[in-house]
Amino acid sequence: MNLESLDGRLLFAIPKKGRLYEKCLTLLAGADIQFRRNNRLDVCLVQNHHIALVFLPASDIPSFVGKGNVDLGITGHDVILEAQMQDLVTEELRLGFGKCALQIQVPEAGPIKTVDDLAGKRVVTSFEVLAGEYFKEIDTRLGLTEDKRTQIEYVGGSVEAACALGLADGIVDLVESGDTMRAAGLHAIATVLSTEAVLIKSSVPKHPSLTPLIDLISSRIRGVIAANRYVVCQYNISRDRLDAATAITPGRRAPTISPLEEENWVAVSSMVEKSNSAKVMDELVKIGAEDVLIFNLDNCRV
Ligand SMILES: Nc1ncnc2c1ncn2[C@@H]1O[C@H](COP(=O)(O)OP(=O)(O)OP(=O)(O)O)[C@@H](O)[C@H]1O
Ligand SMILES: O=P(O)(O)OC[C@H]1O[C@H](OP(=O)(O)OP(=O)(O)O)[C@H](O)[C@@H]1O
Repeated sequence: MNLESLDGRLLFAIPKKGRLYEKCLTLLAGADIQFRRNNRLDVCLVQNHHIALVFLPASDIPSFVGKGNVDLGITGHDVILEAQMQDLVTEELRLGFGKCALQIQVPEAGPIKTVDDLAGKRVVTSFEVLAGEYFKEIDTRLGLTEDKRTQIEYVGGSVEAACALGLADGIVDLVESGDTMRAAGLHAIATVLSTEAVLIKSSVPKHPSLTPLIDLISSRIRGVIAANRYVVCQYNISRDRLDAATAITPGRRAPTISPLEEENWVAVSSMVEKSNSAKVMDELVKIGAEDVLIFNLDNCRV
């Protein structure tokens, strides 16, 4: 591949490794974005669209998109704020994965119990901007003078080891299951923010002619996300209980209701959240619904 072959292509940044990588590949496959990635190359051409994928560290993607070096990207909401790119990038879509929280953590057995106890001490983190802003507010509230302010120190990884190594009194790091935190003998005393993966585009697009393709890709990805999130629930119910039934399954816009050959009975079909589907089925059965079926969606446009 030579660089000329990138001419005019929409550049789409994808995390090159880490927590978001596999999920992004699944999303691209669901949106029928076809490519073959050579392991040594961080840029690859999409075979069935005028797009090139650019594999970058998740934390670099906000500034690449914000500065218009690439047109579209997937990364964490947390790293957009950390890169201070929230005004230059637009969050087009929440993707429902990469969910975790940036939390203040201290040794479980130690004397520090609250964020106020930690203020003025040493904090190690990979999120020095967000941690800095957070503690600036606390320091100000507590009236700590310049020389007594919380010391924020940056490390690139293995943040959770900092307290045990005697480098920090507390850390600011991402927590999902809490396994890493607990294994390091730490516990959370406050949450700075909650985050998930997002699809982003530049707030001021450098190549306006690419806007229709950006919209097409966004719409396909939105469909894949919705297909993962929703199932179709179908059941039969007598007409006199229809109001109660449609209150349970109102659908995204409205449920589809079709008459059955049997008098006074209708079939209802409606999208329901997958995470809520067992409860919805229980409630439908309780009000007299019969033949309650749940179907997975392969893909959809909503
Ligand atoms: N445990 C987790 N659960 C869910 N999402 C996470 C988790 N850890 C990180 N993320 C999300 O994935 C993004 C990338 O984090 P990840 O740890 O994969 O970084 P990375 O690119 O592998 O860099 P490095 O390994 O050098 O820290 C984070 O900014 C966050 O949005
Ligand atoms: O609460 P948990 O489910 O244990 O997840 C939290 C861990 O996940 C992230 O690191 P990751 O494992 O991606 O590797 P990294 O430390 O190399 O970034 C994060 O930095 C935490 O260390």
